[in-house]
Amino acid sequence: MSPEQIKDVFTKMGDFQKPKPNPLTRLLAMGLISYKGEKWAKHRKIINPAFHLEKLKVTMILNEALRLYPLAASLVQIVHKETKLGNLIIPVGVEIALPAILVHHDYELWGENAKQFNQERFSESISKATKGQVSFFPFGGGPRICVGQNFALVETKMALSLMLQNFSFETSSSYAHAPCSITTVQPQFGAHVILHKI
Ligand code: HEM
Repeated sequence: MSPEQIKDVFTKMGDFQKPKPNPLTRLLAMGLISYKGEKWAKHRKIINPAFHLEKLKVTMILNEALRLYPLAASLVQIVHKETKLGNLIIPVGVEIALPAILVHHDYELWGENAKQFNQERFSESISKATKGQVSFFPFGGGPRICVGQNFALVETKMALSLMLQNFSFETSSSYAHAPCSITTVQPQFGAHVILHKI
């Protein structure tokens, strides 16, 4: 095929169309709402406004969950050689804690509603939400950033997608919101959720 023909195939939208994506690709590309969307969205709309069809953006929701509840509440780095950090001279051996949980909840960085779950903060991008500052680091940062980051996010999205196709969720009245840090940040008394088959 000549470059001219290839150009035609790409550009003549009326003549050529993309094949229908297979369900898995569609699921990954569009997120949860692509699969049997109308049906489960209707159910979720009744139960939880966070799942309103028009608002549902899974990446935003995951980012906001990781902001409020970063698995690693604090990351530690040890100074290897005498280092200048801002206007401090830090000697060898000092441990520096990077308190993700405090930075992620900081009013100055995240605004008055810093403690509230609001996925809309991430509606554009992480860099917009953070105004380009390193104020969101659930996976660490720099060359030693979590190697499993993308895997973890895709896996979570796929698991959620599959669950949301079949169930609606409701917080149980026995749930007590008590996040605590035992190696990782976790719900102290478990996450009591009632699943309804749809
Ligand atoms: C939501 C899920 C996950 C979160 C929040 C997370 C978070 C983190 C964080 C904060 C670090 C940096 C630790 C530090 O600087 O002290 C890290 C490192 C690491 N993570 Fe993850 N992680 C997740 C999932 C995974 C998965 C699924 C894998 C493997 C498949 C993985 C493999 C690693 C490895 C190997 C490192 C060390 C990287 C290095 O030191 O060069 N993580 N992770």
